Amino acid sequence: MDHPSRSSVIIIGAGISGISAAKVLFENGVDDVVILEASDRIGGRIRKEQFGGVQVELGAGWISGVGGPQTNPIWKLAADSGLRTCFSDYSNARFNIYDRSGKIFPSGIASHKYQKAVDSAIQTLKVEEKDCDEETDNNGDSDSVQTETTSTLKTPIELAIDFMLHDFEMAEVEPISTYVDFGEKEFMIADERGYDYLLYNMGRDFLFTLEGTILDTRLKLNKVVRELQHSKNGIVVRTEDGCVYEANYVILSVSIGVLQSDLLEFDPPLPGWKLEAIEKCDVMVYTKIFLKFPYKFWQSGPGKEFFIYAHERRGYYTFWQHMENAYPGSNILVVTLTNEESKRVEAQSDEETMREAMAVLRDIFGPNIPDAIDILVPRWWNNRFQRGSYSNFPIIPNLERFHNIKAPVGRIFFTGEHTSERFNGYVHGGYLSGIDTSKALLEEMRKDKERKGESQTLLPQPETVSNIHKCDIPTQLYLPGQLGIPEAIQ
Ligand SMILES: Cc1cc2nc3c(=O)[nH]c(=O)nc-3n(C[C@H](O)[C@H](O)[C@H](O)COP(=O)(O)OP(=O)(O)OC[C@H]3O[C@@H](n4cnc5c(N)ncnc54)[C@H](O)[C@@H]3O)c2cc1C
Repeated sequence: MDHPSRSSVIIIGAGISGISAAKVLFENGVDDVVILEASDRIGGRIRKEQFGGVQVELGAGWISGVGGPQTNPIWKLAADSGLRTCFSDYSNARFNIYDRSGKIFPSGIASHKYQKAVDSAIQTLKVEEKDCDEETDNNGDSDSVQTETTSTLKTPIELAIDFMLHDFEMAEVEPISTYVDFGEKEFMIADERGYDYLLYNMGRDFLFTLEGTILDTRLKLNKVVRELQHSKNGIVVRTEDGCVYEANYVILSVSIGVLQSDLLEFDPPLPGWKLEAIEKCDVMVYTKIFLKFPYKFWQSGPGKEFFIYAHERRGYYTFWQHMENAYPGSNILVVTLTNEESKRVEAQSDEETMREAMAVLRDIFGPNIPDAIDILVPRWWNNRFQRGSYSNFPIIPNLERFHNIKAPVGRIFFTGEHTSERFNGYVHGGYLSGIDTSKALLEEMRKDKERKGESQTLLPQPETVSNIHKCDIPTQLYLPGQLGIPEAIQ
């Protein structure tokens, strides 16, 4: 396939937002697009891996927000692709809270504590809303509003419930748009083709594919962008391996964590308002640790999919799930850690993590359970192409800052879950943001064309850059369910 040395658009990142952005451009006749992806696969934070005989999802695992007044677009894509899903009923988790001696808290106590925590969280939210209104009236910064601190929570069961309510964003407390618009149900992807099959399915509408493989040289894998040199005339993008690409516009879909890191250099630097908005955005780290056992020793009947460990340290191996509903007979447990616990575990060896997790399981199930035979610990925080799991805006966001995160800088258009005002943090947020950003860019291109007159080319040749060379990229492959697992990204 022949490419002009200067494309209309370079999309940086082939996660769901990058791919949905590309789809909109292609559908609108802009097909001289180059997609530069740092890793050796598409999907970004949607990523499967073979573990313990099944495909597990290291990143996004659920379609969150189903059964409501509107249809979640990811639910529709999954249905169109025939992706197998499995309903997750979190509501029972509160009845499976274990203390450190392996006793389950009586359901009356658990329910009472749970309701108290929900009421208190709703109360806190109301106060926040009021304070925020006052702050906004005073042109203040709503960040000074504090959420309930864990210092007011004392007992292990209270800490465990707090973790469930907040780190799992339970719908009953927070008016999260995802649940309000799309419904409160969550479905786990339980399909050997993986969650990323959705991206492949989307991509094959506009990328050249053959026998389940994307063979389109406009998608370039293993291209780590390091520098964006931008001017009013266009953009030059340099990659770590010394390649140079040139375009009229860039859609930048890297995560907020990457924007906060020093992986990308902008020349000239991004303006202060943009840098401030990026810097102030909170990044959540969320880690699913998978453990494979020789046999099942936990209960797996109705209402037992999730269980909780109440420890005096908040978030210490708190939230557990067995995978029997998704993959019967897989003998896999998953424990979810967040933020500081995630970072702590990322920094230690997997053997140490297995030792800690086994000690917790022996507290719960007794000393005679078998050792895990394998462990998988994703490292989203230390992955330089992610630097965290997803953006975490306050429930009542600072709208100006939000707008600034999304706003283009010259010819650089920003996209990704962190730019989705209503659905940040979710797969559907990424998907919808890619569509929105491409629509905004198409509008800008249309205006630009109008300004220059139909007869002229879209843009003059850049004065800023010389000696642009075209990188001859070998054909890139993406084999859903066949490629095997990429090496851990540094
Ligand atoms: C552990 C975990 C669990 C999650 N669970 C859920 C869930 O259950 N449900 C849900 O809806 N959402 C979940 N999410 C969030 C969801 O995965 C993300 O919101 C969504 O996938 C983000 O898509 P994106 O396109 O914005 O970003 P990404 O998927 O991060 O795409 C950005 C791409 O840019 C690439 N890139 C980065 N730097 C460069 C560079 N310098 N040059 C070139 N390319 C670069 C990256 O490799 C990546 O492929 C979870 C995320 C994680 C990590």
